[in-house]
Amino acid sequence: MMIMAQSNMHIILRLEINKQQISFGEIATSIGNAGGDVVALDVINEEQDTTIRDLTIKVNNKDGQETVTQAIQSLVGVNIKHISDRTFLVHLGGKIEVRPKLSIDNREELSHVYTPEVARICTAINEDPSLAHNLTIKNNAVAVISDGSAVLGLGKIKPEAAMPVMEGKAMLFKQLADINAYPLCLDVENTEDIIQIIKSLSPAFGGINLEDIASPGCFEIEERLKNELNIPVFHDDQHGTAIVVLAGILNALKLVNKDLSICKVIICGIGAAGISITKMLLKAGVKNIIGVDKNGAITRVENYENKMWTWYGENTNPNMEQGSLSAVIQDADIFIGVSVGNILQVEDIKKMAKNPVVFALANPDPEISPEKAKPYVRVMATGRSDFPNQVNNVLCFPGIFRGALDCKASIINEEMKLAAAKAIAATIPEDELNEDYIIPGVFNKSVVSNIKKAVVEAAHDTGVAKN
Ligand SMILES: NC(=O)c1ccc[n+]([C@@H]2O[C@H](COP(=O)([O-])OP(=O)(O)OC[C@H]3O[C@@H](n4cnc5c(N)ncnc54)[C@H](O)[C@@H]3O)[C@@H](O)[C@H]2O)c1
Ligand SMILES: O=C(O)C[C@H](O)C(=O)O
Ligand SMILES: [Mg+2]
Repeated sequence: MMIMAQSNMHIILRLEINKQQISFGEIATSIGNAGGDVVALDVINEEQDTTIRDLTIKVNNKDGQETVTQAIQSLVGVNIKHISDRTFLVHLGGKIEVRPKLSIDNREELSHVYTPEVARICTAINEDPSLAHNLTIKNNAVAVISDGSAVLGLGKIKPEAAMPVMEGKAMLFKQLADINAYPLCLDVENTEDIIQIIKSLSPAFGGINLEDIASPGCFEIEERLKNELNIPVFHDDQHGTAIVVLAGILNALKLVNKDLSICKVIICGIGAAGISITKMLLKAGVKNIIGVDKNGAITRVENYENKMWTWYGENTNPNMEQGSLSAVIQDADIFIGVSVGNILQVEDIKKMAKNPVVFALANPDPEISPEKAKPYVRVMATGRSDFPNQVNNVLCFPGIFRGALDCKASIINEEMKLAAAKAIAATIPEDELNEDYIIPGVFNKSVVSNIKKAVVEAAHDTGVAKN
């Protein structure tokens, strides 16, 4: 099993402390010396000679956890009764729930929401299905659907294992944009089956957010569903990511004073996210984009089985640069990684043009860690919430769906996506931009409302809004 480098893990240790033998101060000092940081302390039980306490300790990674526990184990008078990981604790029982909007306390109330009265609502919707938008949850419901085939940078994992990510997205839909989102992980592999299942589920939803579905299957799935359904279908890893990347790049370039049209851009990982980012950057005016995947740069002279790569070779890399990432990164202004963790070296960054901009967006481990890269880059971003400049599709999906649902848009089109990117970038006033603040934070309340406003406007301008 691969062990992922994690920074800032929190562990909770339950300690039984013999007060005659050791003071709490000595324990805290020992934890500090081992590289841990006690961030919370709960007294569980207090007796004459012993006390039981839960200590929440911040450690840098799994090794840090070992060092801290070993340091405590070596102390006389302390017994570790239990170790838990805060991340596991917050997942106990899942992260979301469904709640009724009204409470039913008597037969009369029951008869309105359920049999027999509910039948009148069913009949009305049967006669006019558009009423489902107002008389059911549909208009404020989004399905977050994955087949588990490209979950974060973990690759193909079991549908059950994809659920924590999808629950997380559902949680954020609700908290940030008050949208009811349902995590649905499908145990199917065949593209056609995935399409048919999603089509069958669609009557219950006002929108479909496809998530962590591997390329190239994701392109056909999204394209078919967009054509065959009349509700917005949005593959978050493609378009959500591309929108946030464009927003971040627009702001980063203001700092380094470069124009998109003269930048050499390397995109590493030509999958769902990489292809969509490329399309968006080409539309925004970038001329020199080079895509790099496992076998090096994508060019128009190669023959690819993946027809998206054929398209890619024909529409990018105007100077036909060939070779590995290390070779083609020479003189690049911008590196955007949407591949896998730890594949970019400091030596590669040193080859980039002056004031390099590096977006290492693979999750959970970026292509290069900010600690390593920062001394050599001007602007650094990752997809993670524990470093500055979080370029992550969470900045986009709540707002873009809020806008699309509010105006009952039939699709989310290119104009709506561009409007969302510009709205995210413009959330930061120019005089506040700096190297560690090129993208607004997830909890900046203006983000969702700015995106929503821009998206609704673009939907009306392009005639796809029904409201
Ligand atoms: N920060 C964000 O908001 C965000 C959004 C989407 C995706 N991502 C991350 O981007 C990565 C890709 O996601 P995706 O949905 O596009 O997946 P995907 O499976 O569609 O594409 C991944 C691509 O990376 C390529 N790749 C693998 N190893 C490589 C290597 N050593 N060098 C170059 N390319 C390599 C694969 O061949 C594939 O083409 C994941 O780590 C994901 O977590 C981040
Ligand atoms: O889930 C995330 O944090 C972002 C993105 O959707 C990803 O797949 O990495
Ligand atoms: Mg994803």
